[in-house]
Amino acid sequence: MRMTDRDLEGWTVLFDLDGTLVDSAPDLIGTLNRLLVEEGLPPVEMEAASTLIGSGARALLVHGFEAAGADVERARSEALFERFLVDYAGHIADGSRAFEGVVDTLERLKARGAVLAVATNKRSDLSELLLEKLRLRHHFAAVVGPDRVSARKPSGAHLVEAVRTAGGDPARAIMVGDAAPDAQAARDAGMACILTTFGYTPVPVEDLGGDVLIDAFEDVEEAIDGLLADFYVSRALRG
Ligand SMILES: O=C(O)COP(=O)(O)O
Ligand SMILES: [Mg+2]
Repeated sequence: MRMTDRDLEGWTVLFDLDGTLVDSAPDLIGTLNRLLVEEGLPPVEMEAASTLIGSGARALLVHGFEAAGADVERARSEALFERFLVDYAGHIADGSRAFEGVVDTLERLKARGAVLAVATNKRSDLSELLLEKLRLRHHFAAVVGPDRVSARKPSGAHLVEAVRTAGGDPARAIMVGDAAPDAQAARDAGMACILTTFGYTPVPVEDLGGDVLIDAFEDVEEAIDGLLADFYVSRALRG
């Protein structure tokens, strides 16, 4: 039985947070829209604005404000960014939920011996808070935001350092994400990359160069099995 095989022993699976583990757009865009309205600007539409998620809160804020017609200086104001962080922390799990199948899939991967970690461009304290509120924190050996690495995604350093923080080997790690920073970081780090088709990206996910696309979170396990089969076959061929 695979559940007791522990055939993923020695492997680390890294997960992006927003758009991969958690559908967090309702609260991120909720905060953005509260600030826009407070500033006398029109709110942005959820579906379109969610494609701005994936490069961190500041990028979302700046691009969201610019999309609503704010000038660059206003959009980049430090005071506005502080207000964003405070508002978001107070509403971080109002409407955000884990995607369907997340808990069961993480449990199965751990039962097979994999070490799990989060590599996200959301600040580490906010990532920990969100995962705690959704009762997901205990699944991960490490939660690594941009403030805990030498360079954030799309740099491969984010993924390599996240794997090391989790106690794993970067040569035996797989990235699961939803957007360009995830795919680029995986390429940069020399890791295989699985991409969700239900996350947030302004570019069609098919064009991001992921190794496998998945339409449901539970398909992560089958995708990992396929990537590992390729890994061991190519290693055997190399002799
Ligand atoms: O943009 C963010 O705040 C974080 O996004 P990520 O979890 O997809 O890296
Ligand atoms: Mg993401």
